[in-house]
Amino acid sequence: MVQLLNEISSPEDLHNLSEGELERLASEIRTFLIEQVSQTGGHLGPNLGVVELTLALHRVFDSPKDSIVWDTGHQSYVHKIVTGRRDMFATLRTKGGLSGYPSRAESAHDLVENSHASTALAYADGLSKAYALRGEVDRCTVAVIGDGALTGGMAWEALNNIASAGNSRPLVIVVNDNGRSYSPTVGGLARHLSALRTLPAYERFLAAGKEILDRTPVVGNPVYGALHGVKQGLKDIVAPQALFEDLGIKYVGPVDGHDVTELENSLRLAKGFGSPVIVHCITEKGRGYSPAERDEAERFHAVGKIDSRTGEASSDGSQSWTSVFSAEIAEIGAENPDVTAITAAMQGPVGLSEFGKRHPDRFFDVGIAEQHAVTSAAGMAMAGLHPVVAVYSTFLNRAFDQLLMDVALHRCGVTFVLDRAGITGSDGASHNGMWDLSLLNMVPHLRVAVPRDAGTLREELREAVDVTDAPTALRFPKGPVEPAVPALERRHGVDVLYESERRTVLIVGVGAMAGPCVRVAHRLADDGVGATVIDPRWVKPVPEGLIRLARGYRHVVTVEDSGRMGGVGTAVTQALRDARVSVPVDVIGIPQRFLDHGSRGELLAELGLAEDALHKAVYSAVDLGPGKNGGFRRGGGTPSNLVPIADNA
Ligand SMILES: Cc1ncc(C[n+]2csc(CCOP(=O)(O)OP(=O)(O)O)c2C)c(N)n1
Ligand SMILES: CC(=O)[C@@H](O)[C@H](O)COP(=O)(O)O
Ligand SMILES: [Mg+2]
Repeated sequence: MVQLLNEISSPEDLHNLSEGELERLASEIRTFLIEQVSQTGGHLGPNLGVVELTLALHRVFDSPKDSIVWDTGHQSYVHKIVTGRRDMFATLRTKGGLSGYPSRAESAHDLVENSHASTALAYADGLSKAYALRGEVDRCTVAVIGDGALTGGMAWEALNNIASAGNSRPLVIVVNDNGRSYSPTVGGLARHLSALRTLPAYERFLAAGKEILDRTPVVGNPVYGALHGVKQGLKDIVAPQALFEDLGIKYVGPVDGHDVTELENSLRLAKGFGSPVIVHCITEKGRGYSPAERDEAERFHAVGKIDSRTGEASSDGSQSWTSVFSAEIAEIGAENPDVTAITAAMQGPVGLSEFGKRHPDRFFDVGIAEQHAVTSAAGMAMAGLHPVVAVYSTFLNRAFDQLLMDVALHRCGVTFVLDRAGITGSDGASHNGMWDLSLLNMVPHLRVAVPRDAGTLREELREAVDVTDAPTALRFPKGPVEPAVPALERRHGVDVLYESERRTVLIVGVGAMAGPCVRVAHRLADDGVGATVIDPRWVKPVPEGLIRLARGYRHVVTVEDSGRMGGVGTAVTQALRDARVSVPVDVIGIPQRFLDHGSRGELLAELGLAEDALHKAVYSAVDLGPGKNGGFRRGGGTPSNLVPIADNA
């Protein structure tokens, strides 16, 4: 039988399909997703859950005239398939290939590239207000937001405004409720939504609603009135429409999120209102793929390469930074009853599963609510506890003011553990944890450590948890932990990792960059350039030991997997200047720009942070002009083809 999927290259191709053909197409899309994403890795579970919903959306609304905003954007693969990008999926999340999130460069159907959750309703509020102000009353705005993203504060700020800003604008909020973020969604709202899903009355309501809708193909107010009547019965039990309707936003649902006909009827009804309305869809994350359906932990929310038949992940057995943190914080929790652990809906990914299992009463999942997480931690610290807030580096951006004014201003003993710091790569620009050190350097009283390997991660985490009169932070990258980098000695509080007799250049290797810097120093030694490599361990405040050491060198080069502007290099430059140590400093780090997706290794190489490039960069940075202090002339050429001059440094 001809694959319907091969006939779909734009939403228009969906319009003439029958109900049976739509069901067949949905099945083909699921097969396609499983085959493709098992090869590339990606958000398999979320996308398996929105197949019918996406088909219905593109049959009811006229994208891109109508705007469809995907909250977080990780569930937009089906949207990409039906908007002409099916044939690009072999390149999903690879450098130069298909992005794993909406991409304005890829399609006019894509609006929001930011992968940070809970933003869609605010975008939709702005879009719909603009269309109304410009008299474009036939342009509908649709926001698709998950139950997890709906736990984010921004979503409620937007709902508050959507409800109050006048209703003459077509705005459809589709709640994609699969009951999960990674793990089951938490909080009062989640209880509301899940209670409705499991109520016997809900089943009767669904049956009644479906029967009414089926008999009345053209939906409109009379049908809504009937639906509303049925729902009133639910209102007294517990139902989110009370929550939303009391806000002044109409509510349609709950709708079976895997029944295209029912979805279309509900969406057409909602579109017909011409004012803000919520369509509450009940979906299943991982639907149609038994390994995902059986995955009680995360329903295959984000997978690497897997065996498409079994769902088994291929693993090289390497230890990750996250797993080192996970084991150590669980131990610390056993030793220190004041230590609590907080996650924003990412218990597994940030390494708090073990802690949560061993210390359930001191583990808190606050939902996708980083701002709340941070200020709640401040409250815990004020009451004598020591909270550890574990979050991806990029998501702390969202809670900067809470860090600055709720934690640091009060010198609260809160420890922040920032995973996925630096270049993460495959998840695109908004997932790189490249702004953290620039932001953290601005925060008074905050102390920051950047471990270089498993041993220093354990050590610095314990040092951080021992600080009770100021906030502390640690940050480390995604993926396998760097091989152990032993210190020759700890001198004035910093670790000397490599030392040449000739004191030409002091290389400050920050965190995961320390190991590569040692390898570069060996290559520099082979070329006759004297280098010493240190790991400052704590980079904020800039350690006195670093300043003392720098006095003895002709040049300082700082190397960090974080922003050049405002990162460690900037702080070291400033600290040396303040200490009147007049030595030139070159800062090697990530330029302040939004990076296209690619692997961490590819992007580090592209940015000059891989070993070969570092070797060249130190050369071109270190001024070894002829007659001054030996070595190689500045810049130009590669080390091997420069004419060496006796290095008398
Ligand atoms: C501000 C922020 N915090 C955390 C994340 C990590 N994250 C990505 S998807 C996700 C779960 C989203 O759940 P939901 O909105 O219900 O979508 P679903 O995956 O269930 O379709 C989380 C926590 C994020 N993208 N943004
Ligand atoms: C969409 C989102 O924010 C997360 O699902 C993220 O993609 C996971 O990243 P990791 O794969 O690095 O855990
Ligand atoms: Mg969800």
